[in-house]
Amino acid sequence: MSIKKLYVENFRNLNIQNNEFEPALNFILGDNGSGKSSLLESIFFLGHGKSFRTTKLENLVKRDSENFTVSIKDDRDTQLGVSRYRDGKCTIKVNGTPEHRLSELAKHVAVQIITPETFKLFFGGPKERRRFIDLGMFHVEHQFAELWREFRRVLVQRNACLRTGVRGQQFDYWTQLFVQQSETLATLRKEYVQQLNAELQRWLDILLPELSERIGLHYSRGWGEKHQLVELLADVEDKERQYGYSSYGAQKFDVKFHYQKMSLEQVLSRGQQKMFLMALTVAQATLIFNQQQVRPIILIDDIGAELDTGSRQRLAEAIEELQCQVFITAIEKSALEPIIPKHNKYKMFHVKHGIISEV
Ligand SMILES: Nc1ncnc2c1ncn2[C@@H]1O[C@H](COP(=O)(O)OP(=O)(O)OP(=O)(O)O)[C@@H](O)[C@H]1O
Repeated sequence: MSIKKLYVENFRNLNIQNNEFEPALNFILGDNGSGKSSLLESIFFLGHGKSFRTTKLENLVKRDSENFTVSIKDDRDTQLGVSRYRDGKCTIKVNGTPEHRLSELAKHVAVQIITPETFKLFFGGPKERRRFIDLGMFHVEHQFAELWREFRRVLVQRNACLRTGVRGQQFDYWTQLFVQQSETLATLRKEYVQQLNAELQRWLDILLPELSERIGLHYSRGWGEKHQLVELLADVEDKERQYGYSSYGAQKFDVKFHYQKMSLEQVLSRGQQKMFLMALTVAQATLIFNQQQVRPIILIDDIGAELDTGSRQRLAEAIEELQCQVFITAIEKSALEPIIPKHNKYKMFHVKHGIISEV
């Protein structure tokens, strides 16, 4: 799907009604504080049920308002909407039918974002890398959502046993399930990461050609390759009982990128890191698109930051090949010049005081 119409009410400073977006490429221009990032944030919220900038819901609701609403109509006329209230109440609708889980919305939209801060998060710790990979898994591997939900349930039970000193049959039961499910998830993730890596090389050739051949990936499944998880858990049981949680297993997986055996963030400049993340994001978007379930949406906040003209031209080349809807924000139109397509369609919008209008 691609967003045809977006309706936003009382989300930060935004009030948006009835704009028709382009299925491929949309540019959003505006001064500092006009509402560009908030516009991307509202779309992100619809896809993830949370913000990429804050964990505090009250920050998203417009000052002096009780709730915000974000809804979209896509190119197949599917309507998705969510309203969140200051007291935590949430209403979700898919084609007018109430739903209980925010994850229902995620079945219809696959939203990925790149901001000037993304690489700090991505290279900062495993959390963001895990979140990224599992978003792809969710859309590409159909059993994943169910397997992951079940695994989380088992993990919670096993951790509770570790914390409260439960031993014997009950603990062994949860550990056995935990091991089985960790192994299943690890195999699925490994296959997915291999696919992603192959696709990544293709996009690196376009976006970061001078480095592409030397960039590699290392997947760790959450426990050592040479170990059997069941034996490892038996060895560390006393320690895990002290910690009160499971220290190995599929929840601890990671994906690291390297350049000739050195970690990427130590070798690449900030602009190159951003281009690398663009390549990774579009690689994942391509895998999601190939499933023919949802058309991915890519949000790029503040394109001007850190990218030189050559990088922006290469990005334009990648966008022309992509089967995605893309939203790009910038403060100055000049930052967009190298990206504006010569042949393909696009739309340009201007945001001022939270109101958006087509240029
Ligand atoms: N809960 C809220 N209620 C009302 N206004 C808010 C709320 N939260 C943020 N704002 C305001 O919304 C405006 C839009 O912020 P946003 O971060 O979207 O701007 P931006 O156009 O991306 O700016 P920049 O180019 O500086 O990144 C800001 O002026 C901010 O003060």
